Amino acid sequence: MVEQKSKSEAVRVVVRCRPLNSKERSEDRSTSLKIDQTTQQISLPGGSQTDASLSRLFTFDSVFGPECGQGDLFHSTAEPIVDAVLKGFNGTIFTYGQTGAGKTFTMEGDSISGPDRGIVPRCFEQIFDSIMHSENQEFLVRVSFLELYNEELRDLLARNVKGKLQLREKSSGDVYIKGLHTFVVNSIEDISRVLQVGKKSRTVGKTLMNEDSSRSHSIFTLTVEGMTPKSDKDAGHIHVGTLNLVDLAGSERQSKSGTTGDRFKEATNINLSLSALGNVISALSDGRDGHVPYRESKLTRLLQSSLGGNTKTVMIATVGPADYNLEETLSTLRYASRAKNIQNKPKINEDPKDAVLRDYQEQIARLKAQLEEAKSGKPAASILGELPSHGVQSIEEIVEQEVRRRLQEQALQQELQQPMAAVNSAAGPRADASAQPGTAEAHRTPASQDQTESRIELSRRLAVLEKKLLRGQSATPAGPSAQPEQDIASLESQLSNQTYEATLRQLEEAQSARETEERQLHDKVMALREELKFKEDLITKLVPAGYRAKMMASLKWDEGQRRWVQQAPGSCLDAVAARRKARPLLSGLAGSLLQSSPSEMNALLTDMQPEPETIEHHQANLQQTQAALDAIFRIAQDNMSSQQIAAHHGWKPAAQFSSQALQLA
Ligand SMILES: Nc1ncnc2c1ncn2[C@@H]1O[C@H](COP(=O)(O)OP(=O)(O)OP(=O)(O)O)[C@@H](O)[C@H]1O
Repeated sequence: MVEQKSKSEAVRVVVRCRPLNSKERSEDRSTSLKIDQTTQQISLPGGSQTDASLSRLFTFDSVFGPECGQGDLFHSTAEPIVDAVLKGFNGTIFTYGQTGAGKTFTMEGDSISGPDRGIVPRCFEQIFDSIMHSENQEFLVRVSFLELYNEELRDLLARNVKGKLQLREKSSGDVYIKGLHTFVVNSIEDISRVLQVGKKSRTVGKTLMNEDSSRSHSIFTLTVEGMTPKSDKDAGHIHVGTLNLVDLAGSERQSKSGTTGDRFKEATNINLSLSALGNVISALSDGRDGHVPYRESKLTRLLQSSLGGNTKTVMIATVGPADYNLEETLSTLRYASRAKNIQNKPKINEDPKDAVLRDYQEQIARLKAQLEEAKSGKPAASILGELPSHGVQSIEEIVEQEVRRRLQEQALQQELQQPMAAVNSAAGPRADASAQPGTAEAHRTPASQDQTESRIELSRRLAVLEKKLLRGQSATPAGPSAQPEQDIASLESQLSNQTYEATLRQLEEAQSARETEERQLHDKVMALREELKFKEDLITKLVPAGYRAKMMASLKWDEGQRRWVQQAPGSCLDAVAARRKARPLLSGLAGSLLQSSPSEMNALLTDMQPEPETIEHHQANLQQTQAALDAIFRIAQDNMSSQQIAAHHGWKPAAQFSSQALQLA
């Protein structure tokens, strides 16, 4: 990668105050927050004008009041960042604020296309608009979407959203997420669809402060690779800009948001990660080159390059206007005010080694050359090699596999039909006009059919790859595959439409089968847990503690036999491991006890006394307890509690035979 000289620039911090919402209006909430757009200041009542630490007057890069529209906010905050990303800088736009203060409204807006659309859809528009109006440049746009929920990373575009992803670090120190899906998009419609799919999977929930509260932090990432073509003066360069659109979950007071259960756990995790973010901001803003605690949480790891790194960053702090939230507003403003002091060193990422665009272009050049060869009648043996994988997936690739499979099927069918055609032609001229002597069809040999198929396959691949690359309006149209032969083009589109729908159907079916499987597994786990709990209750209530400990100490797990064996006298087991592993045996013991009368129980306990005689004797004991284990399963299925069973047998709990058991010690 070409090293750029980079100068420091501060993180831009703006504040947006939303209007009073309908609930606040109906409760007649007052507001004393003052916003001055000429001085970019915001003030809260109270505080001290002389003591800066108690001041309630804050100055930011910009402040926006309740009347500020989504468009104005976008032009002033996000537009410059998107411009920079198109030139190869990294950019991050993130919202921070109390729950219900308007973070999601600011990022996404109320709709994807209306006047209240937020920063995210407007960024899409700006990116594709700029690409279309660029001159002689080629672009490749990829997206990913993830959420950080309860300190777990989830891929919002994966089939199994609940699968946990791992953070990894490159040797350069850059953080990345292993296995995160990335999709190539080539229109606003494409990218909006991806956003909608991801949004459906994002974790939201109702709290007293917000009907639709985001319970996770989310990051929508666009990677824009652009290529300036070679010229007499320039060798041509690839620049790669990454735009992170971050919607943080809201800071909240649990007493106010009324969270309990899952919501409470979420709130605790949200507040922990936001406080870790606060610690990073504090460490960076005090200007000293001390330790920055990025590793305190996954959120701070993810935002590492955006805060104190090589990214152009804007933070949008959102606040509510009502006085009953003044304390939270004050805390948001203090948090945001500290972030103003963070210095980043943005630089253009030029010619990185892992640019996908360069690879695509090399493939396109190779395919074009192969297509030329195929046209000139040379055998196209090399064309069916696999496309290199970049870890980038797209629906086109799924379609591509399907198209290839169908082409192979068609070729096979044609091959099977050939002997019949040969018989027909030997019998005389065919009625089918397309196969009249002298027509191309009649002269088509298996070899020329192969070549036609190769050409179709090459053209199709070329079209798939070229479709991924975007060009400005004034750029020259692509080579041969941009004007494919008519028959190939129509076959292509016909196959693509059919296979696209078929593939989608298959994906949906697979997804639903998987969900059923997951549900069944979950039910099974729950049933097993119940059973285990039942057995544990039995053991605790019926088997004396002293006896349990004694048994555990004298048994050993044999991995080869996969069962418990009486260990030779004198050897000793690790007490903790033994306790864990002895559970199945103790369950069996409890089962035996349940099946026996009190006198039989005592006999059984005596029998199982770990005396140093024959190992066979103890193995017989184990078999006996194993049989009893089966019995306990039956009892568990009948859903009887341990007390019910004891009552059924007329027993008193463990105390009755504890004296016998303790003799074993
Ligand atoms: N500037 C605004 N103008 C009009 N309505 C707004 C504005 N900001 C927020 N709202 C409305 O307020 C409500 C709460 O906003 P939003 O969901 O964006 O809050 P949030 O900060 O993302 O909350 P959480 O952290 O709980 O997810 C929504 O109904 C939203 O439409």
